[in-house]
Amino acid sequence: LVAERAGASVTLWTIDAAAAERMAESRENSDFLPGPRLPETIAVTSDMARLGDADCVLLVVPSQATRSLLTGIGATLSEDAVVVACAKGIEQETGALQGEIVRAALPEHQIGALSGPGYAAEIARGLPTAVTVAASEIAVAERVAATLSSDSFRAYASDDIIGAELGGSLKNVIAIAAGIVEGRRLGESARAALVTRGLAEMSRLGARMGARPETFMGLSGLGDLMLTAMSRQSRNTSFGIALAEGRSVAELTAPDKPLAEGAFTAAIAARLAREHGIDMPITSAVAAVLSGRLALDEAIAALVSRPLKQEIA
Ligand SMILES: NC(=O)c1ccc[n+]([C@@H]2O[C@H](COP(=O)([O-])OP(=O)(O)OC[C@H]3O[C@@H](n4cnc5c(N)ncnc54)[C@H](O)[C@@H]3O)[C@@H](O)[C@H]2O)c1
Ligand SMILES: O=P(O)(O)OC[C@H](O)CO
Repeated sequence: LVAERAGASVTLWTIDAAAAERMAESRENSDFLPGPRLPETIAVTSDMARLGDADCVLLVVPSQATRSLLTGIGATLSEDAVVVACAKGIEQETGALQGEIVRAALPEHQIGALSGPGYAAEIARGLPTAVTVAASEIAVAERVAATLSSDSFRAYASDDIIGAELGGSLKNVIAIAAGIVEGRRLGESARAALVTRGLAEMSRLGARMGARPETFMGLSGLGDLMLTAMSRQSRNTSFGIALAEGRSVAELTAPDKPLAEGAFTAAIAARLAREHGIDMPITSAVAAVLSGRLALDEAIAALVSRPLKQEIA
């Protein structure tokens, strides 16, 4: 819808052939985004060959599914196509960011990442939204930003793809922690403190992994963290609330449940932090709770009793 509003000729591909037929007929994505109408100008298909002449391909599947999606797609795409990773998550098994997964699968293509604050339901309604489009080459980011921008959707270009991707992925883990704070009724003050310290640990890891610290103050960092960790509309925050209310991780990550990317990123983010020698107490606590190594109340107690230190260290 974003690209269509920006004047692009759009093909919506899904792996589910039956869903493609339903959407083509009803002009609604009733399974994943019920309500907004898909204009007739958007072609809907489950045939990957139809993507062959696209000059910009947006990959919008759960982060853990990106690698399997890319198997076989290479032969389909034009070599001139920019491939844009939109999922917000780190691959559990490898620690790869989405852009790295794309680069490994499609080494000849130009690669970008789209990140930043925006709920699909609001964007689809045409409500004003601003995001970051990042690519190693700024000209590529600017090209994709121009392709997607319209009166209601503003894409800012960045050449810090690692920072944009890490911001989008790590904020989901902090949002789970924010949901826990809300679910346990620890108060708004505690949540503000948690989100601020969460941003500090996101930036620390980012800097060590080659991102620019200032990226974390932008749309794909602070912007998305504020949106996600401060509202119940977020699936990650809702996941944390449900966890705090006693629901189990297995239940909340079942395939039929809303996708909470932070639940799949927490453990690998904590591992990356250890490997890079970075202190990420909130992320590590969420990872320990999700794996069952730490009870929720113990995690909260450990976080509030950490040794005192300087705020900016
Ligand atoms: N929904 C939002 O508001 C929003 C906003 C910004 C970013 N994102 C990010 O976009 C990514 C996708 O989220 P979503 O909200 O669209 O999820 P979703 O669960 O609503 O939809 C997932 C889509 O991926 C498809 N899919 C699932 N597994 C697949 C596979 N193995 N191969 C091919 N297709 C597969 C499904 O058919 C579906 O079309 C996530 O990383 C999320 O963080 C979502
Ligand atoms: O509903 P969430 O928690 O997946 O958040 C969606 C987007 O990432 C918000 O920018």
